[in-house]
This record gives sequence, structure tokens and C-alpha cells, in this order.
Amino acid sequence: MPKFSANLSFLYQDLAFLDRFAAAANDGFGALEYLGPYAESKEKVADTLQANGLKQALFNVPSGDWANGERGIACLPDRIEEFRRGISLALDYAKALACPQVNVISGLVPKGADLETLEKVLVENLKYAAERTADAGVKLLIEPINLRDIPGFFLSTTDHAERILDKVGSDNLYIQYDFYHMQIMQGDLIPTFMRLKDRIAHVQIADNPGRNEPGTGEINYGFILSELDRLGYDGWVGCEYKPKAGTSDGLGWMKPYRK
Ligand SMILES: O=C(O)[C@H](O)C(=O)CO
Ligand SMILES: [Mg+2]
Repeated sequence: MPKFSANLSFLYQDLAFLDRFAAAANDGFGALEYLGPYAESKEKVADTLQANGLKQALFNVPSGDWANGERGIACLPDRIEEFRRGISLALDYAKALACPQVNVISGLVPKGADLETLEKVLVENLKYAAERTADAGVKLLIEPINLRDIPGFFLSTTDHAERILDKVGSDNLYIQYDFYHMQIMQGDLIPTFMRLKDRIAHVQIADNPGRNEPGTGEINYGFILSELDRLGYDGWVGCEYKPKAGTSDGLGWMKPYRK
């Protein structure tokens, strides 16, 4: 049976961040994920998780000035020190929240930048981060993201993600496979998942078009979720979508998977 993690950067947007924890627990989620916990103290986040009987499935390492349009800094040559500090902060939180994995957002290609240079920076940053996260018992992930929602994003396909994993050469670096992004960029969702299964540590779902809840678009999540089960995926399924019907009211799709 698939188990679901509520992505609090998308769900329960009408509530304050820490109030979203109880709402997710009440709706039957077993775990949480979000862009980052850094605006709250790690003690407060850990207490709220525990008070609501939730696990921490994942969060992103610090990803630059998100509000002002940055989408990660991991490929940017002039941000290496900041990236390294971010890894150390992410590991502090991961330890406090008993979070088994963190996701790296690669970054936007700056105008006129040399792609080979960006790739080298990303690979070196990931080598550095994979070593530190491995020492802490935390998996490191990278996520291909579709170019329609984030034009100019450096990492947008699983082929590219695989090449990066090969270049980094660490057994602690994995792919975060977001079915929504991959439907837009590649299609062929389950055959690709099957091929990359051993390199994928986390999956996320949303329907297309619209990035709304499963059942609102063209992706057959009934099939996908049963395939994830059949193929032995036992990680969390991250619900990273914009609820069309309100978060709780729009959870009808999840009913068959609740005990
Ligand atoms: O948007 C996504 O798919 C990501 O998972 C994310 O964390 C930020 O872009
Ligand atoms: Mg995602």
C-alpha cells in the first residue's frame, strides 16, 4: 500500500506553517515534506512533528533567494561557499527531525553562462555534499524539473540526472522522481521509473495539466500507484500539488489507499 507524505509548500496554504502539521495528520498523512524548515527553529519543528505523530520524509537544502526568483544555487560558480554552508545547515535540521534524505535544487542557468562550467560546479558541489550527507546517514537527492514551469532550470531530464550521478560517482546520491515534471518533459513514466528504480530515492505526484490533485488530469495515478507497489517502492509518495478542491476536500483520490 503506498504511503503518502504531505508537501506543506503546496498543501494547506490557508494555514500557518506549523498549523499545517496537525491538519496533515488529521487527514491521514504519515509524513511531511516541504521546501525548507529554516524559518522555524529545528527544536520547534521537531516538537510539532512529534506531537502530531508524523515523520519527516524530505526537505530541500537551502536554495538561494526563492522569493526573488532563485531556484537553487548548486550549479552557480559564485555560490560554492554558500552551498557548502547550506549543506551543513540542512544536516543540522535533518538530524533534529530524523529526516533520512535531503533534496538539492540545481539552479537556473545564468544568461550567457558556459554549461560545461555549471556542470562541473554542480558535480563538485554534489561530491562534497554526498560525502557529508553519507557521514550523517542522510541520502542526497537531485530533482529534474520541467522547463515550462521553471524556464532555464539546469536539470530537466532523467538522462541528465543519470549523467550527473555517474560523474559524481557516489553511492549516496539519488534521483527525486517527480511524476508531474517527468510527464511534461518525457512521458513514458513507469518504464523510466522501472529502469531507474535503484537510483530513485523519492517520488512526488501531481496531475497534468495544472499541477492539481491526482484524478484532475491526464496521468493515470491508479495505475502508477499500483505499479509503485508491485515494483516494491517502499518510500513515501510526496503529494506536491496545488489542491483544486481545497486540500482536505480534494483528498477523495487517496481514500482507496487509507486503511
Ligand atoms: O517544485 C518541485 O517539484 C520541487 O520538488 C521543489 O522542491 C521545488 O522546486
Ligand atoms: Mg517536485
